[in-house]
Amino acid sequence: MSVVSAKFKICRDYCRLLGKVTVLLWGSSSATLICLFIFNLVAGLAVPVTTVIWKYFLDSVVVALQSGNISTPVLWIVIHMLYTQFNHVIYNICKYFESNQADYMNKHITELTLDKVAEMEMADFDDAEIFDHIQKVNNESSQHSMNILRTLITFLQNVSSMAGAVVIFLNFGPIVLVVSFFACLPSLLLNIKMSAKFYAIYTKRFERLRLLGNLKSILTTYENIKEIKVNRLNPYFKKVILSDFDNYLQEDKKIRRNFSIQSSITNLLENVISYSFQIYILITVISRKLTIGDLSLFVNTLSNFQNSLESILRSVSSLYEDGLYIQNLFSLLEKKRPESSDTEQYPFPVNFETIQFDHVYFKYPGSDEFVLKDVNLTLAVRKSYSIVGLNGSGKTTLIKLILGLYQPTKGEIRLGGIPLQQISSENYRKHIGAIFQDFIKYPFTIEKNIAVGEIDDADNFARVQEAARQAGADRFIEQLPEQYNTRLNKEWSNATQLSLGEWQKIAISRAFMADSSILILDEPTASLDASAEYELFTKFKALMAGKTTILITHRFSTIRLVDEIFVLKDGGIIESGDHESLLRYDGEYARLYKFQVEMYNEGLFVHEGSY
Ligand SMILES: Nc1ncnc2c1ncn2[C@@H]1O[C@H](COP(=O)(O)OP(=O)(O)OP(=O)(O)O)[C@@H](O)[C@H]1O
Repeated sequence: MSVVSAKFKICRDYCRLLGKVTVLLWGSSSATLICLFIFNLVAGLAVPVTTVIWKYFLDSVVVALQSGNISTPVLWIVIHMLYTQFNHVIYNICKYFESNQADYMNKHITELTLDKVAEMEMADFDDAEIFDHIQKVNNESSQHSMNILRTLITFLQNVSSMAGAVVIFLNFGPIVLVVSFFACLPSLLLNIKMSAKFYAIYTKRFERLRLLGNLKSILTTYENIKEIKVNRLNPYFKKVILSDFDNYLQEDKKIRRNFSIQSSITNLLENVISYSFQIYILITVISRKLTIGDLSLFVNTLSNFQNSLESILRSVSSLYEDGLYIQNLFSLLEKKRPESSDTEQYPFPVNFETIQFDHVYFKYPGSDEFVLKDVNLTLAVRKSYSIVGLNGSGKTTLIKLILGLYQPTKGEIRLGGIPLQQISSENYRKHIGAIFQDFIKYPFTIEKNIAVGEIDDADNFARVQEAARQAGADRFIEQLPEQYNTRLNKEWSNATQLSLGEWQKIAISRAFMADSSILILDEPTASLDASAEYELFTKFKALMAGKTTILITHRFSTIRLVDEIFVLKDGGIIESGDHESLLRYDGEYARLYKFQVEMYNEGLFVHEGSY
């Protein structure tokens, strides 16, 4: 690409970006934006108008010096005062609209980003770059869009101010202004070059900085502190976190030093041109026998013109810089969803009889290995199932496929005969509930932490209480001073920290809260003690009644509850049947079971039958 076409492309991208920013501002609040535009144009006229008032004041003073009559100079002072007052009012109005527009914009960006993240599929999050992208948007968008707003405001005021200067100079000789304009260009190009350089560095360092940020937050997360202290990890983390700082500092210092030197040279050029013009104005005023007011008017206007011009050019370069950062926001917002197939979308088949896996293969995006291989299974409605297998055998992956979080790479999953991808995902998820091993501990009250199980009925407190009772969580909740109103998670003020087992009961309450026809329980009792597990053991029967349930657990005591067990090994189903028949079959299941019973008998496991 030639240099000219490269520059043309930069200009075109820049104009497109400005267009997008304008759409963003307009979408935030069009009425506020219009007011902001009008009042800032008026505010920008303050400088040239004041310069003109000052000229007439000076000329009237010269006349008054001869006549002794000060009424005209006093009148100009009064006019100046009134105009200053008018400008104060305009300034306050501008500030009022500016702050409002900033708030509207912040809300608008947050809304757009949250919508976009909600729209993204689980597979999108398998790409590490997406985390950088979202983090960049979170870190930068509000601040840089606010900068863009302020820069645009300054830009508007200066354009208005410059227009005033051009009008004043029309009689004198606009060539002065044209030359001043070109004298400022080297500075502009230098600033743009610097912005691009720092943005490139920012991008290069971003993943590392994100990692360091993550390490810092590990150090300050309540649940991690015990492990960090016991393993004496603070000095190690400090060393890792600070290791890159020195390198970054040296690199930045070098760039800033070069920039300072180059800036001084361009400033010198501007200064020489500016003072040459002042001498030129002085000579012209004397030769044309103009007034002292005219001299003040032209010298001040030239200076104002240059200031406005510099400010406009600075605006252009900072718009460029902020634009580079904010383009992350636009590229996130413009991320297209894969074309949805034209096939008809069905509602959830409420009267379905089976869930069928038909020769299902699956590998994760970006991975070459199949995690599930030729899985064939049929789950019948209102029956309970367990998936058993060693770590990494593919149990959770299989669950993710049933939940519709990923599509099979090959083969098909059908619900009541309809391929899963043809069932509206919004509708599907209303009928399917899941409790994960790593469930979310929301920093809300206990009531809301349970209510998230059925967000469409979140205000139904009686339902929350009933769900807690069914999960056996009611007893410890009612002993807390604020009961269901207790705020959870010690990282927040006035909050209570629950034990892992208590948290797990909250998570199980969510399953009772939801009234889904398919229920998935991924390690639901991992953190419960033996008596709590036994208690839940009986409750699971009630929880599973009337639902198609899939249970993943390493505890045979719970596995025995289900109607049918599938044994998964290296991504394939190798055995299926109920507990007794699988023991009789004497295969992988029986091996795992006997191994764990032996360990239990030797006192190596606290829980009977957990592999
Ligand atoms: N997002 C992912 N991207 C790539 N590979 C993944 C991803 N998630 C899981 N895997 C891989 O898929 C395989 C199966 O993982 P999965 O979590 O399904 O096993 P699991 O049987 O549930 O294990 P566990 O009992 O330890 O929970 C593992 O080898 C794992 O490394």
